[in-house]
Amino acid sequence: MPEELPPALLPEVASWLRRRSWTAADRPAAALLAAKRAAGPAGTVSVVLPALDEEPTVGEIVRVIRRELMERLPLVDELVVVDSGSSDRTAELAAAAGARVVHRDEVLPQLPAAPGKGEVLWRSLLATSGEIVCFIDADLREFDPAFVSGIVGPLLTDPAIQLVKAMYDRPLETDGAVVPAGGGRVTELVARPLLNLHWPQLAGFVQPLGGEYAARRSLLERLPFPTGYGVELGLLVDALDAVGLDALAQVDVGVRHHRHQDGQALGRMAATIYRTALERLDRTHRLKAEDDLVRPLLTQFTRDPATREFTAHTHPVGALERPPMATVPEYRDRS
Ligand SMILES: O=c1ccn([C@@H]2O[C@H](COP(=O)(O)OP(=O)(O)O[C@H]3O[C@H](CO)[C@@H](O)[C@H](O)[C@H]3O)[C@@H](O)[C@H]2O)c(=O)[nH]1
Ligand SMILES: O=C(O)[C@H](O)COP(=O)(O)O
Repeated sequence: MPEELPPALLPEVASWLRRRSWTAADRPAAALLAAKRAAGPAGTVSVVLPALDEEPTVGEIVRVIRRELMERLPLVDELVVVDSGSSDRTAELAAAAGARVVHRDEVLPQLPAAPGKGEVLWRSLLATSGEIVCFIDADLREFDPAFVSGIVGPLLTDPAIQLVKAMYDRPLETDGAVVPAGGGRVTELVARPLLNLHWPQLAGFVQPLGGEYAARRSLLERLPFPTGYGVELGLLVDALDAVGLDALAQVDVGVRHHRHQDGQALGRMAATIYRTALERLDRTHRLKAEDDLVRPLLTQFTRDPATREFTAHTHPVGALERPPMATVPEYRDRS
């Protein structure tokens, strides 16, 4: 009998991981600047921060991007905070730190805004003009400018790349307690399983739900945007269909610290993401759940402490079922 092989990544995903995963340090600042200048209009960069009540963090993120990526190294042409209906001083502090602040209702005012993050990302396309659009969450702490320069880098240096997601360690930091790789709970419990089973070509993304990604306007403008938290899963799946795996990439930018939502809020996020996936499965006729449409393997990632690289671990996803016990002869025959 042939020896049973351990479950493995799809060969095209293994190849993609080797060719389309980088670290921010792979592209030095001077090379990025030279590539931007050579690219002309195609190298213009808009950074967009969607923000709903992010008073504690938005100002510092804006200040760091302005100082490091607009003044010291002029990679970013436009920095816009799109206010998603904040009731705190988000808009005031973002403007004081040097961002252009746009309220979601000012963009396309004839269309009443839907609540949610995806809505403001969608509207941001109308409020910005860069050919490369870079989304950054406004609740990040200890913000590192490599979150922007790292993911914009491949778009500046390689015309074949269309969308780049950041990858990072995700500690879970609540009430002073830190669980080193405990963050990304919806990612691990909902999004990664859905993507692995139904869109196995996307199994190589370390942070498929991450809010830090950059893409060409020419791609974003032809994709639908789910208005809520389904936007990341929706864009990733639709970008795969639109441009293929090789036009997608990911860049390691270190560690991400952010404000964590509570379990019930994450439950609502998970439900939205699940619906977004169902909608796409239905639309592409993949809901029949025929065996060949579901790949029963799950790839998870850990950071290797020695090499500092993300390592993929692939596990079988079991779904063996036993029949009702009443149909088992030994059960029926027992006295
Ligand atoms: O109605 C909203 C909700 C959120 N945000 C902003 O969107 C960003 C991310 O929101 P957050 O609540 O911090 O999301 P997380 O709980 O961190 O969720 C993760 O997973 C989500 C689902 O994929 C992604 O949208 C997030 O970017 C990603 O960080 C922040 O700047 C928010 O202020 C809005 O602008 N409007
Ligand atoms: O991206 C996710 O999975 C959710 O936003 C939850 O993230 P957290 O567990 O780091 O809070």
